[in-house]
Amino acid sequence: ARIFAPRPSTPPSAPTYGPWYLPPFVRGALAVYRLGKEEDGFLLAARRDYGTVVWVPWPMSQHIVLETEAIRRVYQAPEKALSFYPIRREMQGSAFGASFWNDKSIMNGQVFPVHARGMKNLAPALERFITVVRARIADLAAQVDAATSGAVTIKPAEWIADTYFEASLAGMFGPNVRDAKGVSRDELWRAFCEFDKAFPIMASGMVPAWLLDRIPDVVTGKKAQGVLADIFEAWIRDGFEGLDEGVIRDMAEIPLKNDLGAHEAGKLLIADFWALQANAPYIGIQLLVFLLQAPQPFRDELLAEIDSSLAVTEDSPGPDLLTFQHLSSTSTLPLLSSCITETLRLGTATFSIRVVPQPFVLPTSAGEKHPEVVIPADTRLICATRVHHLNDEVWDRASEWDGKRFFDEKDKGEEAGRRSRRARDVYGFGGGNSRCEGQHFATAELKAFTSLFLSTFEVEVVSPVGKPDFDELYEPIELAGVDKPGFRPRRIPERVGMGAYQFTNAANADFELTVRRRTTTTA
Ligand code: HEM
Repeated sequence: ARIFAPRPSTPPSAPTYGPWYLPPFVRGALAVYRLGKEEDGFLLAARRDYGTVVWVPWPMSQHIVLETEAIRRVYQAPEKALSFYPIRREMQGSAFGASFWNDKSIMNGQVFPVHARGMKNLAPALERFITVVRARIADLAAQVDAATSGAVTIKPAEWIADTYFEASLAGMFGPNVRDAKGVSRDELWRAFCEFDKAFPIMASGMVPAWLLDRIPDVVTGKKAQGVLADIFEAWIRDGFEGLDEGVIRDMAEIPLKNDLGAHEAGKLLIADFWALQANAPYIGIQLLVFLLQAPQPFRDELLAEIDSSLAVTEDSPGPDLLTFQHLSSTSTLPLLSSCITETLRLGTATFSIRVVPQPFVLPTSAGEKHPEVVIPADTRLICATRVHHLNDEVWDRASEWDGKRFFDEKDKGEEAGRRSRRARDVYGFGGGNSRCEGQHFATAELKAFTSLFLSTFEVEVVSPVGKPDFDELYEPIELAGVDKPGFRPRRIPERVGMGAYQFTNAANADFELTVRRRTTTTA
């Protein structure tokens, strides 16, 4: 029997997406169509139908990893077992246009290590960020004071996004980056938006070069890429006016030292500029969307935490706690930290991509056909973190926003650190060797802005409930401790796996907050 028994033919491989009777490319195209149409629906159905991992044929040609334990294994794998560097280099060429993207000695040898080192010390950058935020808040406060009703209405997509944009630009690039080319704030913002819109298609690697140049959004995005490169080039030639030190200067120096010229240096900076702006403002807005609909006692507790952290009373000013070191730690402002992590859990969808150099074994979940599955060499895989974030077996009431999910409450008789430790299982910043290098700066930005904004103003959502186009503009959300359904502006469907959700233009145009001076203190 042993001699004639069929040998296990190939190692157990991942199932292929789609009905078996369709040719592979149709199955691949079907997956891409469904993913672009409704990301959550596609991913949850794929997990239900295929389990741990599914192979999606061309045009995607990727394995999608869908189960928590398998995602964890991918994130634990070292660079030589599952590589991210080739993808990071590729994106530098396909999305940001650097001509030296495939030069390993520059990219792996200089760009990556210099960047990683530089991102660890962003204290002066955060100081500049806070200066701009304070000025913008003072400006808004003056408008509030001048209003006869004592309140003004703002659109978060304009005022808050703009504040993050301006403040973080000044933070990382210094205050004068636009001056060398005489570019207005609106021109730079437009170039960012046009580039950002084309980014998912350019970076996906799914569309061949000849076709890319026929896609209108890409054509516009590439023009914007040129505009950005010119702005940064002019600023570099001008001697980095306004920026004495920091990771941005260190990055630009690399192409200069390698005789590649200021234009290539300008292109390299687009990567940092884009990463700086593409997520944090949108998480900042979503955080407020959730916070402002959370139960009142919860909001009072949060304000008390913010007040004591800022030491707002005039007679006890306290030490300055608005520093990078203080704010980037997840253990300071623990309730606000928990809210940020919870917003990352429900407000992001990330695809962490890896190249598989050698066959890679992933454990499957109980009940699947094989105990493990082998991802063959020379393929690619992506971790779909969104499915993990929505997994009810991992999170209690996974679809509910619970601001205290990662907050240790001493008097609740729970094991110390049980909740805050779980923050590590949230992959809003990606994971493993591709984890966001800006996560500490982003955390500090979010804490600084939210603390300063909420300690100055009483803020309320102008309720859109009952408007005729409500269902078109908003999607329902659930919040812990709130009986009625909440809402958030509807997200753009095409930004699949790109990190923070961004909202549709129509929703952005509708969504408003009322801002008035704070009259009471909860401290
Ligand atoms: C809340 C805000 C942010 C979110 C949600 C976020 C999310 C992400 C995600 C999901 C990735 C890819 C991870 C992966 O592939 O596994 C990433 C990469 C990156 N992020 Fe962030 N990010 C944020 C803010 C920032 C900021 C403010 C900066 C810059 C100061 C930044 C710099 C970067 C860089 C440089 C990378 C690329 C790292 C690499 O290629 O290895 N991010 N981010």
